[in-house]
Amino acid sequence: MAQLIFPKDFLWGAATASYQIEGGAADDGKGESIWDRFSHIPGKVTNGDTGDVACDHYHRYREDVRLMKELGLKGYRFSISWPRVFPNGRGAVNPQGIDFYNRLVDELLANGIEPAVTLYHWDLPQALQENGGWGNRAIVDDFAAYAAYLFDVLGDRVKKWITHNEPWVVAFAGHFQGRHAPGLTDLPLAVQVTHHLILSHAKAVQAYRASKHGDGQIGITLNLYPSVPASDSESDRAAATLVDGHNNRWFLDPVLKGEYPADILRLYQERLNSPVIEPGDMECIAASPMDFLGINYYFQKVVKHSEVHPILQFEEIKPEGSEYTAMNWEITPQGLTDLLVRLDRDYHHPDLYITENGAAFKDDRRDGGVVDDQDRLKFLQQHFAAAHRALEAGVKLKGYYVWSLMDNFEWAHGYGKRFGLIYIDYQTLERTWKKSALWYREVIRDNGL
Ligand SMILES: OC[C@@H]1[C@@H](O)[C@H](O)[C@@H](O)c2[nH]c(CCc3ccccc3)c[n+]21
Repeated sequence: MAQLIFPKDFLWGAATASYQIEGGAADDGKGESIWDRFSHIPGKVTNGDTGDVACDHYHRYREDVRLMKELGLKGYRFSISWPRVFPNGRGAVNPQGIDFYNRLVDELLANGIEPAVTLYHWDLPQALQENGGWGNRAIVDDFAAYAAYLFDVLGDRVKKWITHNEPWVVAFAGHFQGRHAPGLTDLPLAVQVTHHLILSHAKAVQAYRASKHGDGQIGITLNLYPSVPASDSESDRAAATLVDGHNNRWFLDPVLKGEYPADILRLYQERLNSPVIEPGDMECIAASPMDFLGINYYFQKVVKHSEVHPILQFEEIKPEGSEYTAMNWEITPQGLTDLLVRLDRDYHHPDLYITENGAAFKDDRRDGGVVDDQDRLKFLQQHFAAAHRALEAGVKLKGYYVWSLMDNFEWAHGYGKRFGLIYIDYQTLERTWKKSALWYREVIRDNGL
């Protein structure tokens, strides 16, 4: 019998993203995405892996929904490939593309699984990138039009919408660090991209409110981290505050309070002359309240002062004696409790969902026909318990989507990093249960652990 019981109707789910699982990268009229382009550039992705085939979910979605049903999932979070629906990003729709998502949604509903759709999970149409992509303010209207079309076609059945997955990663990994598509390294541009992403989120929220199926819920998903100073020195505490501003408050404040945090805005505008904010932008952002906030939590950050960068004067450290995942991410379940309690303390926030939490491990052990991933089972156990502590502290947490339903294309790391509850053999595309999935099935059945 479960000791930690979750609220009635707590939404237990799992999450994926289009470029990471679908494959069919050029099938049935799909246009090229910036990740199709980026992953094919030699040296960008480990082993030269690409999303050309991935898990072949585009063709195997019925089998995958059957697996979700066997898992007992209440909800499934997935993203739509913008270029599969609009091959050129705008203009003509690809009928076979939207047909795939219609069939997927119908299959989920037929199996009693609630779909939660992410509009943008990093796979921008390459045609829009040729036009400046997220660095060109015109993208705001392109995104709003793309969103409005999907609300119109799928909104009668899809009642949970997420505008963006992790605008921080889109902006800084893609436009400053260069490790994600489109592979740029321009800090002022990255900051301008954050503004265009947040503005496009607001426009999409307004489009949802105006749509004929606008009776569901819409929000955004942010990757958030507690930011802990490496020591109690003034310089390390200042570095932790800077990371909290750069990673968390720069996104939380506009979407929850309608304004950028003053400390970070001043730093960016004085040192980077970015972002350019046009008259009316902040009013538009402030006038677009969400129904929920999605949180992607993986680890907390321990931060020290550093001169390694003239503006972003911080460096993360890896504490000794901690456990780490195959991504070399420290395992810090208490950080999830701390993050949720902090959000509750510092923001008037709508419902909260964990839209991603999970871990990569080697997954090289078998026990009969099942992958013996005790390390992932323990990771989830610890983090579910951490979420329960936040619930006991009064936090309005409504659901939890495990990352990920299945092993998939882990961006610049390719297929070598496995996050799935279900194991994928990339030679045969065979799906194999892991012990963590069998255990998760019982957590969902008992609504607790
Ligand atoms: O890295 C695991 C997952 C990705 O597969 C998801 O697509 C993405 O939403 C996601 N975000 C994070 C946390 C932030 C992060 C992103 C990329 C690389 C490292 C950390 C971890 N993950």
